[in-house]
Amino acid sequence: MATYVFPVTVSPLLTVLLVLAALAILAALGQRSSGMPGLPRLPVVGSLPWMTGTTPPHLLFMKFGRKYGPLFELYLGPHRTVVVNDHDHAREVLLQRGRDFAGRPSMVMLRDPRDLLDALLKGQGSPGPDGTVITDDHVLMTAAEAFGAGVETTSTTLLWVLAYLLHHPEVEEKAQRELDEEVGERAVRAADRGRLPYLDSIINEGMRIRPVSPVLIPHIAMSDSSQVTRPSTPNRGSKSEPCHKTFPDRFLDDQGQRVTPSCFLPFGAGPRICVGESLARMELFLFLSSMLQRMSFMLPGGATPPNLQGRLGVVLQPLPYKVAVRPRAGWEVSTHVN
Ligand code: HEM
Repeated sequence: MATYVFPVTVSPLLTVLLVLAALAILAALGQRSSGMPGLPRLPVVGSLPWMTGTTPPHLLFMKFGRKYGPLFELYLGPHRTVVVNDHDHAREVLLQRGRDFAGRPSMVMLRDPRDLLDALLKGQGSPGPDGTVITDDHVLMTAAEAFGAGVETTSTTLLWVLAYLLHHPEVEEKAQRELDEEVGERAVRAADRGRLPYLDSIINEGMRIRPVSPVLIPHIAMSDSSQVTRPSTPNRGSKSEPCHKTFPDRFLDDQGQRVTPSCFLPFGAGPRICVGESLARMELFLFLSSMLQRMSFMLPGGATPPNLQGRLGVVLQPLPYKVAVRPRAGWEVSTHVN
């Protein structure tokens, strides 16, 4: 039997036209129906083809916000995602309607450490369904894992604060003067926080300028499983309450007393607010105050100030930088016993 072969040559131009036509048809099929402004969408991949490139998500969302407005939608694959890009909407979603958006995506394994520890401690000693027993080691390991996220966030915040102090040596000196006047040579205590508003404002400013989690872990709507997320822009202020002062004075009033603008939500807000907030604030305060009481931080000769762009991994990390550390007068030899 003879076999006939029909050579088909498709020109590159025709290929491009075919691909474009296919994309146009798919885009028309996958049109958004909610009426909310947002990115185009294709079946299966959603809006991902419009989100390629090296720009990290929080900056990308801010860029889209300029085009689509403070509230817009995109599709991460099949998942409808509403991006809340300003403070006033963020407060509505997290606080006023917090319960409506209190779900978490199933792949986010975060649980309240208190519930987790309670469950583990209750089950300790008695064999589980598969015969294994929860030992002290299990409890310790699990607790360490649950608190791991807390360690990374807190230590990274301190690295950011230090990076900013290297850019603003006058802020470091002012914080040290406050420590000398209010605490002196004894060890700083948790109870001193109220007496050190300037130091506290530096910590707040560090969390505002470089939130370690610049895109909020998504919240899932209880009604239709849409997810809601928020880049860090709300910490930059809002139309109703602009954050206009400079490092770190926006957290102080004219008398130097602490103020917290309501546009500042570094730990989120509402039912899903960070459960580690008090612990994190206390750790940051005790670490930074004890360090600045004893040491001065400066740029080593010839070193350039730290890059403040950062790199987004699990958290937004500063790029490695060099810092010189000098003990303050009276702290050269560790003779202080507290
Ligand atoms: C500077 C330090 C920290 C910052 C900036 C921070 C920030 C945040 C933010 C923004 C959220 C999400 C809130 C939301 O979705 O509305 C969160 C959630 C959470 N954080 Fe933190 N956090 C810090 C430290 C800690 C520490 C020390 C712990 C534990 C000891 C912790 C445990 C958690 C947990 C378990 C959640 C999930 C809460 C939930 O899903 O209901 N965080 N944190």
